[in-house]
Amino acid sequence: MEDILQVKGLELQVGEFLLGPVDLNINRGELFAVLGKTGAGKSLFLELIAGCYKNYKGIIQVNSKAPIGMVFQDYKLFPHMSVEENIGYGLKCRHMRKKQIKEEVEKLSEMLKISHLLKKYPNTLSGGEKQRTALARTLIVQPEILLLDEPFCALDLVTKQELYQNIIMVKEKFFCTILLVTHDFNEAYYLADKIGVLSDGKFLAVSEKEKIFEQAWPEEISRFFGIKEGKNEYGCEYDKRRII
Ligand SMILES: Nc1ncnc2c1ncn2[C@@H]1O[C@H](COP(=O)(O)OP(=O)(O)OP(=O)(O)O)[C@@H](O)[C@H]1O
Repeated sequence: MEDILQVKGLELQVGEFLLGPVDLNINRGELFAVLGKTGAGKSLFLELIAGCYKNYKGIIQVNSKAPIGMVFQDYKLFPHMSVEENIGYGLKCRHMRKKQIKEEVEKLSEMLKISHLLKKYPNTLSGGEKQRTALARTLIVQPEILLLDEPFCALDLVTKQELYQNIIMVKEKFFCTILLVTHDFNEAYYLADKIGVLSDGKFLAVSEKEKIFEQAWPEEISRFFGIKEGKNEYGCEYDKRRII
C-alpha cells in the first residue's frame, strides 16, 4: 500500500526532552495508534507532524495535497463562536459562500449527530459534545490525514464507545488516514490497524494489530500491551474477545 506519511531520522529537542530519532511509514487509509504513558512524547510527535515545530532534524514527507487536520487534547474550540461558526470556520477562511457553508455544516453535523447543538456556545457543551464539535470543525476542510491527540481521555465509557463509532465512520466515509494518540491499550487495540509504542521519545515497537499477540516482545514492550509472561493482567491467557 502507498505511504501517505514518511518520517526519516526525525528528531526534536524541547528543553531537556529529546523526541526521536523516529523512522516511520504510515500507509494511506490506516489508523495508526501512538501508545505510550504520560510524558512519552506523544503530543510532541503529533504536533511535529502537524507542522507546529520548525527546528527539527530529519524528514517529514507528506504525500497529500489536502491539509492535515488536528483535534487537540483540550479541543481548542473558539469560545466566542457558536458551534455552527466553529465548524464552518475553516470554510469561511477559504472564502466559501455563507449559504454553502451552512449546507456543509448541516450535512456534517447530521453525520456526527450534533445538529441540535449548532446554536450553542462551547462553554455550554459536555465533553463528548465538545469532542464531536472539534472533530466536525477539523473534518469540514476534508483533511486526508487526521491527527487525534487523546480525544477520549476525559470522557465516560459510554460516551467513549459512541465516539469510537464516529472515528470508524470518519475513517470509512472520509477515507482519512488517522494518527491517534492514546495511553489506553484497549482503545488502541479496538480502533487501530497498527500500533506504535512510544517511550521516552522513541518508538520501541511498531506492530500490525493482528500480530501483537503472535510475537514474543521484550518485557518493556509487553507491559504496554498488558501482557505478562504470555498472560494478561487478569492472569489468564490473553483473550482478544475481552477487549471492548
Ligand atoms: N515546549 C516544551 N518545552 C519543554 N519541554 C516540553 C515542551 N513540550 C513538551 N515538553 C516535555 O516533553 C515531554 C513529552 O511531552 P508530551 O506532551 O509530548 O508527552 P505526552 O506523551 O503527550 O504526555 P501526556 O500523555 O501526559 O499528554 C515531557 O517531558 C514534557 O514536559
